[in-house]
Amino acid sequence: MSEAAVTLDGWYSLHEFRAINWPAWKTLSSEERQQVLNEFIGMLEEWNQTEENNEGSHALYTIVGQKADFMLMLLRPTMQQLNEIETAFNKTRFAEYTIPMYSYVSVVELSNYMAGKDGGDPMENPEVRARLFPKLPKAQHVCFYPMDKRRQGNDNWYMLPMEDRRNMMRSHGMIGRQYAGKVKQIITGSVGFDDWEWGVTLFADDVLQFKKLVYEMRFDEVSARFGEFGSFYVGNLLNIDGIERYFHV
Ligand code: VOV
Repeated sequence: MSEAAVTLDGWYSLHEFRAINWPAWKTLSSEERQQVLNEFIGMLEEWNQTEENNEGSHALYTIVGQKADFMLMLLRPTMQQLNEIETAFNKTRFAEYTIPMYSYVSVVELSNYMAGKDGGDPMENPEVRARLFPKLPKAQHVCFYPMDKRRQGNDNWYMLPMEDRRNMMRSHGMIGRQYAGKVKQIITGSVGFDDWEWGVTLFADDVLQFKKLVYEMRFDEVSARFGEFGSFYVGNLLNIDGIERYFHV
């Protein structure tokens, strides 16, 4: 048996993709629409407070294309809390005008491929903590996709010795580092939680950097030989200030 990677796990994560039921939305009077939006905005303001208290984080993006109209990414310390806010959202009047399109359950994950050898408790390291319990950036754009590492014939990631995997992950990390300041990645592990092994969530102010980074990684061995990918979702930041304009009909 090859040596399993050891993971550090942080906040639990829910990516929630919804479409808007525009025909139903249009049947409301403008006063009713305002009330419904105010309720949603109130919920977002509560979540902002949670974020200020470092007890979780969230992001709201509109999604381009037919896969969904918006994505909520929610991070919370426990799976119970994640489920509670999901249910609270579902009970709002606003949710009645949305249609669930896709969801993804995972946990923020760091693997030990690049772990330092200082021997200290990584959970006491502020840099590690900032990555495991991140404040999601308010970047202009988001890109989300789930992925697996292949398990076929000679291309079975899980049968490779640790040293080989570590070398490939080093090369992966070197490419990623060239995008420092342009793309921020949050890798969430979903083995045992959802249909793929990881969720990849990328944030950037320049949307084209997603294409450049993902394309460059396609030529790197770990993605070229072992990467299998699900559907891609790309979108634009939706601030509280932009909500009324977005939902105006
Ligand atoms: C934005 C840049 C960027 C950077 C700097 C970066 C660096 C790193 C490092 C140093 C490490 C290993 C240690 C750790 O931190 O866990 C990882 C880990 C991982 N990555 Fe990564 N990655 C990036 C970006 C980045 C992208 C764009 C993708 C999608 C791949 C693609 O082809 O579409 C990805 C995937 C992953 C995954 C699935 C893992 C876990 C793999 C496992 O087997 O455990 N990643 N990643």
